[in-house]
Amino acid sequence: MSTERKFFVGGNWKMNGNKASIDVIVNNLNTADLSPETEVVVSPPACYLDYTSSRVDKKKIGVAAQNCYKAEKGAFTGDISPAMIKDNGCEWVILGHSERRHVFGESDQLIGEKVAFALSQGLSIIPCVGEKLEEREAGLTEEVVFRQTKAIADNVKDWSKVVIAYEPVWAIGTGKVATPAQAQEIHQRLRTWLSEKVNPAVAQNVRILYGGSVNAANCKELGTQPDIDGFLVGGASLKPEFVDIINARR
Ligand SMILES: O=C[C@H](O)COP(=O)(O)O
Repeated sequence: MSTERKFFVGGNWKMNGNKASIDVIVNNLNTADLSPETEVVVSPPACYLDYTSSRVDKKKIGVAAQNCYKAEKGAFTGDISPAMIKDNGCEWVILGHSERRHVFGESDQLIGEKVAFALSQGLSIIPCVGEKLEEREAGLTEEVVFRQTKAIADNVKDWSKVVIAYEPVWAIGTGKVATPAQAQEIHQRLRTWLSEKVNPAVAQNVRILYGGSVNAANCKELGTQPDIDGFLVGGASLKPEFVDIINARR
């Protein structure tokens, strides 16, 4: 049952904000009445990891990088390592977000390698999967989601450090949220896939987040679905309504 899995809400700020706007968001979160039943993580741009992690109330809020590379250090211009993320006081990294896949061309294989390396370096990870509109319309949703998940799962040994995000690409930043039934259907099938291809205990315990146009108005109904264990929120995580999303199950 979903009640055994702690509700998890991540705020992916993407390439938005500056120190002044981060001050506003962080002050709001630090002083808000956040449900202790929800694990909260915010994800600022890489250049603000230290700024954010040194300001959030660490008792209530974790911090995630939005990406990292699969090497400890070296000639990888523009990238950051898991060690750098940890050195900035952060415990999490989002990997394989659809914008990494489809804007920057990251492959399943690269994302799998990043998954393995980030976990080996002690980070917890939020790997993302999700189909594009044309894939859904062609009836390929499950094939795409399972293929992406396999590339991730093949590289995970310790599932306690993994929170999966299902984000249909057609729902990201579009205002076109998946219906609770649409999201639940894929979450349930993904959990069944995990049960069959990994093992039933992992399927039972791993949290599967929904992402794509989640806001204060739609989060409660989505959050009641048995296989939706929280959200990965983009646009609304920059606004005060992020608190309502954190408290969706209250
Ligand atoms: O990581 C977050 C997702 O891409 C969702 O973004 P959105 O809430 O702006 O649609």
